[in-house]
Formats: sequence, C-alpha cells, structure tokens
Amino acid sequence: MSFLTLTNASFAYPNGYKAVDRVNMSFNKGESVAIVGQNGAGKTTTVKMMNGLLKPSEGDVVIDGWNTRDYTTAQISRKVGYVFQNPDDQIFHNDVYSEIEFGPRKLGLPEEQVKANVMKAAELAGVVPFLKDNPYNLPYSMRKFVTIASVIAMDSSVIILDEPTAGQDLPAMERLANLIETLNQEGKTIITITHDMEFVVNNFHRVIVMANRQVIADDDKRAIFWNLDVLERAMLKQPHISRLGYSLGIGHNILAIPELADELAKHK
Ligand SMILES: Nc1ncnc2c1ncn2[C@@H]1O[C@H](COP(=O)(O)OP(=O)(O)OP(=O)(O)O)[C@@H](O)[C@H]1O
Repeated sequence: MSFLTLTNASFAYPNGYKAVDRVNMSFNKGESVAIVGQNGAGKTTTVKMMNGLLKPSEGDVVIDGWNTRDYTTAQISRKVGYVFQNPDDQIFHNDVYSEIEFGPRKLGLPEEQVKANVMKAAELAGVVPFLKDNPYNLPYSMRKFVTIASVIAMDSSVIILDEPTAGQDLPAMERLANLIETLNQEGKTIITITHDMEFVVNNFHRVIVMANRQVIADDDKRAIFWNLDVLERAMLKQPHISRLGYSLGIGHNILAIPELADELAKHK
C-alpha cells in the first residue's frame, strides 16, 4: 500500500476558484518524484494538501493511514514536511539555530535528539557556518537552505521541496542533489515542484505532469520527456540533451550526455 495517496482530491479557494480538480496520485516510501507544469496548473495547491496546510474540498488525502481531514497540520507535519516556495513565508526566528530546532522541539523529542536532528539537517543543507546568524542577514538562496534544514530536522517520511532551484548557483545545486540522494537512501520520499527540467533529469525518477488543474501524465522521466504530446499540452520543453537528440533526429529516448555521445558514435 502507498504511503501517501490523493484520491479524487479537489480544492477550491475561499473565493470559489477551483485550483485543483479531482487529482489522483500516490507515493511509496523512498521515491523521488517531480511535479511539473505551467504556473497556475495547481501544483502548489496539490502539495499543500499533502501536508494538511489545505484540506481537500472534495476527495481524500490519506497519509500512512491518516485521512488529513481528521488531523491538524501540526500532527501531519510529523509525516510530511513542506518547504515553502518563498523562504520568507516560512522563517520566523531571529537566528538560524532556533529556526531549525523549532520543529523537532515542537515534536517533543528529547534534548539530545533535537540537537542531533538540528546538526544533521544543518550539515546536509550547508548552513552550519550560519547557525548564529539572523536568517534575514543571509542571501535569499541561503535562506532557502535554512528552510530546507528546518524541515529535514523534523525527520518526516516525506519531504516536499517547492521550487528549490530558483536563484541557486552551481554549488547550491550540488548541495541540493546531495541532500536529495542522501534522504532518498534513508528511505524518505522526496517530492519537488520545479520548472527546471535539468534538475528533474539529474535528481528524480518519476514525473507527474499537471495542466489546467489536473494530472495529465504520471510516469518514469524518460517516458515523460519523450512524450511530446504531453509536453506540448503542458507547455513544457524537453531537457536540453533530449532536445538536441530530437533535433539531430537521433536517440529517441536519450536524457543524458553519455547517451547522446553513444548515439553520435553510432552515427559516425
Ligand atoms: N489564496 C488563493 N486564493 C485564490 N486563488 C488562489 C490562491 N492561491 C492560488 N490561487 C490560484 O490557484 C491557481 C493554482 O495555483 P497554484 O499555486 O497551485 O499553481 P502552481 O501550479 O503551483 O503555480 P506556480 O508554479 O505559479 O506556483 C492559480 O490560478 C492561483 O492564482
């Protein structure tokens, strides 16, 4: 049985706008999944239903046997952590250490465990040198890692990263890749929302495509990035290497540079 399941889940905002319409998706432990689609497709609304920040107007969201209707967001955050798109919507402490320790402390973990969780999360996110700093004295890109650390410190089974690559440089992208791999290896499910198809190719296995408030495809990344009909419907582009292969008329399933090199060698 899946760890997290959305069944015909819809959500309408208080102004009546239906942002998500009968979405079905499910996730197992240890998966890495990217949710992609145009702005306004309903991605953020969907993931906010996964950690109880929003409760479905219709349908169900069930996490590890818990229907989110029956639990508070604080209770659900033990199982599913959500890193906000904008770190400034999440940060509310005056120093990085306090920001990261807030979650595990709220869980009532023993003091030693809180410390261990904070240090592990801070190391993975690369924020150890800034633990005493005020988060608002750090650049935006580093504030994002502070919020990632504060969710990792909760040790939830599922971690959702909403647009983690926005404004990040190469070392930061490497740090992100490393933390995703480490958490996946620990059996955690990592779900991201992103517009960065290279980030998807390099770090995720499965891709869910949303368009116009619904899921239009859910498959292995290779199948998605070579389904040109789905990409067109969602107004998405293939990753660079796939596009190059496509325009050269070779390798109708390639995603990575070594695969393109192999194909080119065959055509010499
Ligand atoms: N609080 C709100 N009240 C009313 N409508 C909202 C609210 N928040 C979002 N919406 C609308 O719901 C739709 C879906 O928004 P959502 O943020 O889920 O999309 P998204 O796919 O995540 O897009 P983005 O990539 O821009 O974050 C958008 O049209 C948005 O304007």
